[in-house]
Amino acid sequence: MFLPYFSIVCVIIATTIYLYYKWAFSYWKKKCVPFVEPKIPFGNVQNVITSQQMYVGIHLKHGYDIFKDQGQVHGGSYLICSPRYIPVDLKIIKSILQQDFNYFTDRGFYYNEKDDPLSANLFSLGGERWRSLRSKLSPAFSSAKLKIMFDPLLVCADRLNDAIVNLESKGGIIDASTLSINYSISVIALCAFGVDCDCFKYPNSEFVQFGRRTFDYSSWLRRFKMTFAFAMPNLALLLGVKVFGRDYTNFFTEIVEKTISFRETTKTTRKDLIQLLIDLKNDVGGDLSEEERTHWQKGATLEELAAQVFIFFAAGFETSSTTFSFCLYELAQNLEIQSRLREEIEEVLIESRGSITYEAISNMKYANQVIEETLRKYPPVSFIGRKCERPYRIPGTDVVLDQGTYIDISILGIHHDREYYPDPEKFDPERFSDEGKKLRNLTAYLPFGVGPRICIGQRFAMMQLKVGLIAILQHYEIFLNARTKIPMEYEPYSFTLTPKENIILNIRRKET
Ligand code: HEM
Repeated sequence: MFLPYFSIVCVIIATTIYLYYKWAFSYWKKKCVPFVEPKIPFGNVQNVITSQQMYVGIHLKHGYDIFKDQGQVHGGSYLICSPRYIPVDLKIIKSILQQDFNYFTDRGFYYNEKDDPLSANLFSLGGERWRSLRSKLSPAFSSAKLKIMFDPLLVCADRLNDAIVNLESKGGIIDASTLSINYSISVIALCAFGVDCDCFKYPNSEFVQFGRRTFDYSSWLRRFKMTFAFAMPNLALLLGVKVFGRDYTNFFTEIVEKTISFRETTKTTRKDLIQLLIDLKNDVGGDLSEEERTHWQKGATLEELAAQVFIFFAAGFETSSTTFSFCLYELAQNLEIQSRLREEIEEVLIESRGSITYEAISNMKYANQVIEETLRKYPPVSFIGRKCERPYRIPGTDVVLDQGTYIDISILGIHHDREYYPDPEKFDPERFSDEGKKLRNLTAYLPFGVGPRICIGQRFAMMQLKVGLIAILQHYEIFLNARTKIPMEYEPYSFTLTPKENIILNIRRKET
């Protein structure tokens, strides 16, 4: 007697789910936007969520390539059953990121301030809270502040150099990925948190361990939670989904708490990011509106401060470290480019009487080109998202995006688009010479994004990368090792574009 009822209930549930999917999957068809046929239950992200192991940035590039090859200006896809808009035409991308930014101030990132306080940071917040925070944090990267952060940067560059000297004495094989991570974590820890974690000496320090966990999605559960939170943020918020574990949150919150308390009790000040937040809290250096003053002095919780310091760490270390290792990888394969870069380094060092100075690195034009080409070929943030805040008509079309629509812009797709970069797999810094740049639409280059939400740490990252290159190339030559993987394979379970295996290279002291 029970069994037939049970079967009927199952059939009703299955039919309801099926009909819901059918209805959800008709979204782009109704809007007359071309789309890739989705499948139940994952929509178009089957290859990201299941064992097919595709990095999400490459998945989005495939979407971009399909619509581009069809000659479309845009297309639609489904993250489970949530519709995502994929713009292809650069005019549309520019409108979304710059001209009509007021429709798209949110990145559409999931955050849950109550249960997961670190997630409520500058990167994830939207609307007025983001606007106010951005204007308060931007001074941390002014030229004057960058100059001040230059000295701690040199301390880390010296340690990088010592590590290389040590590895040369042991046979000259280097793990470029690990060196880059140690360098980047040391830099960000010192310049953002004021913590000297010397990761070269202590490679298993907590900073390194927690840092590595930030974008590690190898756990199926974490991957599922993240995808769920992105596809159904309101439901995820209701269920209190957390993307960072409790121990992780405690680690970063405690560091910020201890640093603030130490500086306040000892009346010490430092020129780093944490100091900027302490000053905001104490209303030092002022221009705060009455509302902001009340918020920072009374309302700003420790978790809120920790979230902002944390995002500088999270957004800064992995992006810079993968760029650095990809750059070394390309220099080892392109020896002519490497020697031209070394010549520039030598010239700059002669002009500045042997020392690396802020002014000297600002004049390194070829180093800029090499880094820019690295970021073109391997953009660590290989896609950027936006959320449409009110109905928006896509310029040049009759399509109106509904409020709440999520947008995925494939930076990797654009950077490997033959229309803008002929022979895209070739590493060619000449693409970024003055003449090369003139040939291209500016929106075809987006490693740091563009518009009001452009990466806040862009200049800091470029400075750190140049100093790191000088530290290695002024005394050493880099070569391929028998274990260097060519072509590059990418880690599927990561948020940023990351090599699947560590990059192993050889170094040799340069001949004088
Ligand atoms: C090579 C290194 C880096 C790359 C490629 C990179 C790339 C990006 C990209 C693509 C965005 C999103 C832009 C958009 O949505 O339009 C972003 C945002 C951001 N980045 Fe970076 N980044 C790098 C280094 C850094 C560093 C060193 C820091 C901090 C010290 C940092 C902090 C941030 C923050 C806080 C945001 C959010 C800004 C906002 O929403 O207002 N990044 N970055």
